[in-house]
Amino acid sequence: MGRESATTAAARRSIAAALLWEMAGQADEPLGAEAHADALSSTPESTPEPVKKEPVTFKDIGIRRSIYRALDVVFPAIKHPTETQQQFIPAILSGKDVLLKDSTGSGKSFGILLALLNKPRSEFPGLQSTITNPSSITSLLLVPHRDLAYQFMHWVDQLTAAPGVTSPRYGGVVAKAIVRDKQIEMATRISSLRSDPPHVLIGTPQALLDVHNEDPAALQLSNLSTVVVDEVDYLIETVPLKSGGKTFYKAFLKAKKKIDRHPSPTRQLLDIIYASRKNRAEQGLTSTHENLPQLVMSSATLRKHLDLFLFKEGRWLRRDQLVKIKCSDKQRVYDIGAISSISGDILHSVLIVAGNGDIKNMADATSLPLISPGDEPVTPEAIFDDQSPAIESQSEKVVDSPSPFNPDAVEAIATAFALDVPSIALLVLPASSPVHRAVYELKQLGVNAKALDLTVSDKGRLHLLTGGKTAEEAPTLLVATLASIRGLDLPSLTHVFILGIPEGPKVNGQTIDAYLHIAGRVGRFGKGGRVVTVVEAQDPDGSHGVDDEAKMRRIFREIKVKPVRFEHFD
Ligand SMILES: Nc1ncnc2c1ncn2[C@@H]1O[C@H](COP(=O)(O)OP(=O)(O)OP(=O)(O)O)[C@@H](O)[C@H]1O
Repeated sequence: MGRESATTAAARRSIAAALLWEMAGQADEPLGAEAHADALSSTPESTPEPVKKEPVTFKDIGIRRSIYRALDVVFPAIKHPTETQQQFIPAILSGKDVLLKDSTGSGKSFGILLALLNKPRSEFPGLQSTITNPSSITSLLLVPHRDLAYQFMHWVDQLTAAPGVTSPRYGGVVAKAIVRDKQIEMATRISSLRSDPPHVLIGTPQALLDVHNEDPAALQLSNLSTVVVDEVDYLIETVPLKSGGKTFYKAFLKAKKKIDRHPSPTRQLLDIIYASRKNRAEQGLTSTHENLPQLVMSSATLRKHLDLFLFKEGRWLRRDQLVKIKCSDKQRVYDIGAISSISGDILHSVLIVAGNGDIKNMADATSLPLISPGDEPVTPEAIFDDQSPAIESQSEKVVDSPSPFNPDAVEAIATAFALDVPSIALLVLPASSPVHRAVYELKQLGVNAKALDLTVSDKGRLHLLTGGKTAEEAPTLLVATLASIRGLDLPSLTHVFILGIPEGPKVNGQTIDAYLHIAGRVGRFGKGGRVVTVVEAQDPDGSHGVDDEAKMRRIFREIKVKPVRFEHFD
């Protein structure tokens, strides 16, 4: 059989995209029988053998030329939309509300940004208007912490500065980040938003709420065309609904009351933006002609209780305009034609420290050959030379107080780091642990430890976000808590260490989700990675017995992972 003509191939591609779209139940206008017939009539009459499916392109899913050209130039590895991007990008572009769940590193955040940049700067909320208004804020993107805001800004800067590409016509500033920052006066932030409002405003909910409380007009909430809540299960706190006895129900009510009394800044902002919809819903009225922005919510982990809350209480989403996307098959192959990339292999290990200085693997972990899971070692640049002196002096201050960390566990991490990490690793501490104290103690053990802070150094930020490979510095251990690493994409990371059961001491849905988010900092887009959790041994007599090893086994069972031995230890 001869080769397909270019026109037929293009027709086939758009049919594939349209069918995919329709299959997901998301088409504005379903591809009707007539359209199917037309589409089929443009394919060859007789096809003796199945024709290889052409990969879907960014153009097929509605991304503008200037943006996919910029992608080619600055992100040459990003050739085709991932499976999940193929579904949610057209949904966002068509103005639907979207509830998106897919595994860590599947391209949710990046794809959302492409969709927001793709939108015209519209004068009228909710409409795909072509009339641009350079002084309108089109989209509001809520993120859980400032480092994620900077990561988005970094992507925007790269895409809009792509050499040889005409940037899309936004008619003004493309994006701005608003985070809480003592260095920048509120008045300065507000005047910057008023004088040069961005097409996409990225911010942490509390910082945005601060601005709103000071000057409600500055955020142009009534002008927005899209609102995105990234890491939604972190930003909107809900209480698990679990069948249980009376005691559980009482605890549930108490926790719920507490959250309702002090709603998170995200809930407050959404209540302000969608007040009219919520009011109507509470009166049992349907909303027909409202000019409210579409709402997109996304995370790698969305539990049932959040889902219920969003519809029963939140009421910000439009049920009849909602596209739910859920692709959670972790080892899925992204079918991107000639290049198939498999989500990377992560090795999960647990080290158990005993009071006598013993460090051993968890029982029944599988043995693997001694190889580091990273690519070829990346030598980190001297990336933090301009680290702020304030941070160093904070580390000095901490010595006076007693350490909250188990010294054997800190030593186990330092040893594992020294033996296995070629360039950059991340240590995630339990919530509200003093990061600078951990940095100080690790430094005492000879580890080149730094508090993770993408705001400290331009050079460091650039290096971490691009995975640069130059110059020399000893391998670096970045230290953080879960609150500041959700959603971060640090391409040069090969190892993640976790101190203690994440969000412990109990193992519940929150613990499992926390483990998934932490582990998901490695193994992104076909890269390997290693996750090592360090826990304490049970008391020898078992009297004080919280068996963290058993808890880790339960987490692995839930996420269907087989732990492997960390071969440097017994
Ligand atoms: N279509 C694509 N092809 C190849 N790489 C991609 C594609 N889309 C995004 N990436 C890259 O994949 C990495 C992960 O993307 P991103 O941070 O958007 O994932 P995520 O699903 O939001 O992860 P998390 O749940 O951890 O926040 C980034 O380095 C990004 O540049």
